[in-house]
Amino acid sequence: MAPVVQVRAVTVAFGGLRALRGVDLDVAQGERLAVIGPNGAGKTTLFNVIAGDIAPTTGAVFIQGRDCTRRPSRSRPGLGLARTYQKARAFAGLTVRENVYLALAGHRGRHRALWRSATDRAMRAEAADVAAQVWLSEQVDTVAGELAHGQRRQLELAMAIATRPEVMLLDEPASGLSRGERERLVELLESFDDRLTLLLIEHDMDVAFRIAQRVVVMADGEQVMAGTPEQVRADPHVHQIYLGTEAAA
Ligand SMILES: Nc1ncnc2c1ncn2[C@@H]1O[C@H](COP(=O)(O)OP(=O)(O)OP(=O)(O)O)[C@@H](O)[C@H]1O
Repeated sequence: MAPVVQVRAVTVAFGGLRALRGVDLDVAQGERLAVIGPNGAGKTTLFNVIAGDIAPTTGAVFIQGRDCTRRPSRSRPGLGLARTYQKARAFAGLTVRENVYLALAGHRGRHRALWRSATDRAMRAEAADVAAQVWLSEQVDTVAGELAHGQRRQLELAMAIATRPEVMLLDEPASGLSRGERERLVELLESFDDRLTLLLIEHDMDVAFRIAQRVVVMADGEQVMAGTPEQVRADPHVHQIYLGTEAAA
């Protein structure tokens, strides 16, 4: 089967700085892939290119086999790709259900039909359903601003799931979470349908290695190595990149 995401020889230059230097990446359907690497390695830039938030300087990006190198981020939900961001995007003054409802409505472009009570009722029920998929059933009527940090992350996942994606890009899903919240997040991501492709950037190695089947290590805008979590964990070069000394392995 063709990869769901293909990145081909992508470079990104910001003025004189080359944030990506010829990156190639294939992601298979249902794969759980973590991209790790030190600060400034180019991880977020790679995500931005895949998500259409920035166009590469050279190279190409294919999603579901379609060339979307120059297509903007708004084209991505239609291609089955959703993204979460490091910064929360939920409306703090709206409930979990209302935030998910807006994500559903935005995806379907049905704003004009919402006055119909049948549509409204069905979408309110569906919003609660999506909230349940991220274990927020008890918080469905809680405003986002009152959620615990980990629950907010769950809500962001729900808002991405509302677009019925086949591929989700998760930008540091565990950052700022407590140990218990990270544990819950890992369990939640593991509970997702096997067919859903997950591509995540994660600084927390424990989280990255537990979720991912394959880990790509980046440094200085390039892929340094890729392998199973075990292979990456055992690689002295990876230790060198992170800790600056091979002896630290
Ligand atoms: N919009 C921009 N304009 C100029 N330089 C940028 C821009 N975005 C990123 N960079 C630079 O590109 C390089 C790669 O940044 P990027 O954010 O992709 O790295 P990262 O691996 O995600 O790092 P971190 O783990 O700190 O988020 C860095 O040197 C960064 O300063």
